[in-house]
Amino acid sequence: MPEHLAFYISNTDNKNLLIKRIVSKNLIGKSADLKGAVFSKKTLDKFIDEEVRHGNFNVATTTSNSLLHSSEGERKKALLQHLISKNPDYIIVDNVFGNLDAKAQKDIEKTLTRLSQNISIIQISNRKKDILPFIYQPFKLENNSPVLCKKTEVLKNDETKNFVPSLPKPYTINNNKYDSLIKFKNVTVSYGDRTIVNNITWEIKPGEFWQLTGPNGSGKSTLLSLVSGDNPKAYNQDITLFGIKKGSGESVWDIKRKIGYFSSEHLRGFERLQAIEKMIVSGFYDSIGLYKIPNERQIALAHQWLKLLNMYPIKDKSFLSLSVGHQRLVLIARAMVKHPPLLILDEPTNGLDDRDAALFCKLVNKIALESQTAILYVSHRKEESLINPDFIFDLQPQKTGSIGTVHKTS
Ligand SMILES: Nc1ncnc2c1ncn2[C@@H]1O[C@H](COP(=O)(O)OP(=O)(O)OP(=O)(O)O)[C@@H](O)[C@H]1O
Repeated sequence: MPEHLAFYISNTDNKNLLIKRIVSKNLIGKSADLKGAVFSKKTLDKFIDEEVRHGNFNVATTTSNSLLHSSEGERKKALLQHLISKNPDYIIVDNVFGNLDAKAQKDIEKTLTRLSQNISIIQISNRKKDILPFIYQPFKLENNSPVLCKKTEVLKNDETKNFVPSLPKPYTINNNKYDSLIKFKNVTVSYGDRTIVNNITWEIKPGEFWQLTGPNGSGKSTLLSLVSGDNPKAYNQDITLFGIKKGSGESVWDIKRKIGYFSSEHLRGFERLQAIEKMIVSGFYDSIGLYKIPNERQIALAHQWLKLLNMYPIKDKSFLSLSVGHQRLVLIARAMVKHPPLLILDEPTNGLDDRDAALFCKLVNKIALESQTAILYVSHRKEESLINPDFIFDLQPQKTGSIGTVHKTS
């Protein structure tokens, strides 16, 4: 019977080094002849890069779309099947359940359980709940070396001092009083002859907290792209954003300015060596770097945000020196300095460890309770630390495209 291992890691552990050491066999002592496969975001990005640069479509998806044009969940399912088809002797699976809906998680768990009869599974996870049931004794890392981790041990959020002050006030009092931020009336989107979402009617009003749910490929990102201004399919539809009918001459930038957008998938633009304070101040200008001289009030507000995050003493440190979890808190503060009418959070805790996910949710709760900003939260993961949203918009796929249903939660 093959041996299986799990590493329960935190966001401050060096995951790339861990994977390198496993692959080079000097951590778990596998024979050099064994053939391994790595299921990770990095591997997925490499295959997408191959498609885009060289036209090599090596990974088949269930929809026959390229990986580039597939949803996050579709990509992960396709990658796992592809790696398994190469008959590896062992497989390293990193964050295997992130971005997957409940059914896909169950399916992948079943696939890996079946596979575990014949090949070694080495799991890397930063969420304790995700550890595969057939792996009884996970390891954690201490100084980059594996030590046994108690089954009950969960990274606890001990940063009780965080988020004690009230939320900083907006820079300007927003005189634009919208009756409604987003209004979709009978919106239908198709790619080729495939209808993705069908007859969607949905309204988000100021200050509301919404969660958008639905299985992989049901059209959540498609709906978000209609809102954030990037999808040409938004034209010729009955969509009203911030009181202005789509297609009536509004500029995409006008729309974008009113939205704070955070996605765990789109951090690449922020890989500049920028001080934490400057990152937050740049939120006043809708630019990634800081190219303008901020005024005193903007700096004072940025300092209030830094104090709220407990990062004032390290404000001059590079943003890149922060852990992934703390980087996300800074990006939320950056998106929130202007108190935009709408904050979109797309799978925001994906890739965070238990402690950082709890911290992140605590900040989202504070924004939901103390600001007039409406929140649209998209996630497959049920976070225990997150307060209940006011409403859920649930997309359920049908043959003729997904339909949406509104649920009021309280
Ligand atoms: N440009 C495109 N061309 C063709 N099909 C597309 C394109 N973009 C998305 N799709 C398809 O539309 C469907 C909906 O995708 P979308 O990304 O909106 O789903 P999702 O609900 O966000 O999924 P996930 O939870 O997996 O991220 C998917 O089946 C996807 O393959």
